[in-house]
Amino acid sequence: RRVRIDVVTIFPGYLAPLREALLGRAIEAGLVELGVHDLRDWTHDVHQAVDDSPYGGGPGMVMRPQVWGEALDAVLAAGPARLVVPTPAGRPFTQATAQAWAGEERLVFACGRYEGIDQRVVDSYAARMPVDEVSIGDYVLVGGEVAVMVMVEAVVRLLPGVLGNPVSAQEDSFSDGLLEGPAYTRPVSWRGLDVPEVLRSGNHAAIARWRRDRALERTAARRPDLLDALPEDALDRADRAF
Ligand SMILES: OB(O)c1ccc2cc[nH]c2c1
Repeated sequence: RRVRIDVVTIFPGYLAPLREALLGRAIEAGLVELGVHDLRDWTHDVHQAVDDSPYGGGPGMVMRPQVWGEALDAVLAAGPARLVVPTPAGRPFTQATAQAWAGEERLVFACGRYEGIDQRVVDSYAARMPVDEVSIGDYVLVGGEVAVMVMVEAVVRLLPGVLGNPVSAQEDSFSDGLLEGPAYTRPVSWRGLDVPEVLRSGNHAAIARWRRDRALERTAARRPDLLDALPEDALDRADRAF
C-alpha cells in the first residue's frame, strides 16, 4: 500500500529535504509518492500574483482564492484525498493525527504564506472532502512549508517498510503516554560521566523498572500535562510509588 502525498507551495525548493535520507529512500522504494507543485503555475498574470490586500483592512496580505482553487482542482483531479492546511489557528497536530493520516491513500498539503489563505478555499473543499486545518505548535512560522515537512516526516515514518525496525514506531515517545527517558551507548565512561550501573547489570526487570522510573520522572518534570492525561489504569502501584 503506497501513500500519495502532494504539496502545493510558492517555494517548492523548501520541500527538497523530503527527498533526502530515510524519506528519500522511502520514495525511491515506492513506499510513498511525493509531488511538489508551484502554486504560481496556476497564475495567469504577468506578475503571477498569489496574494492581495485583506478585506476589512489589517496588516499583511491574503492568498487569493482563485489561484488556490485552480491549483487544488488540478492536483485533486488525480483522485480523492484528505486536504491538510497548516495554520497557527489549526487544531493541534499530534502523534494520533500522524497515525490516522498514515492510513490515508492520498494527502494534499496546501502551504500558506503571508497572513494565510482566503477562508473560502477551505470552506469550498470541506464541502466535498475531509479538510484539516492543523497547527504543529504554539509558535508562528512564516509559512506552512516547515509545518508540512514536520507532518510528512511524522506520517511517512509510520508507513510499513519505511523504518528499519518498525517496533520503535510503536515504542515511540507518547505511545505509552510518557516521554522517553535517557539513552546511553559506549563508552561506559565519557568525560567523567558513567553509564548508570543498572543498564549494564543484565537484570532486565531492574532495567525495565529503571527506564520506567526515568520516563515518569522526566514526564512529571517536563510534561505534567501528559501525566494528567494518562488513563486511570496506566500507572501501576510501582509507578505510583515513584
Ligand atoms: O506556524 B504555522 O503553523 C503557520 C502555518 C501556515 C502559515 C501561513 C503563513 N504563516 C503560517 C504559519
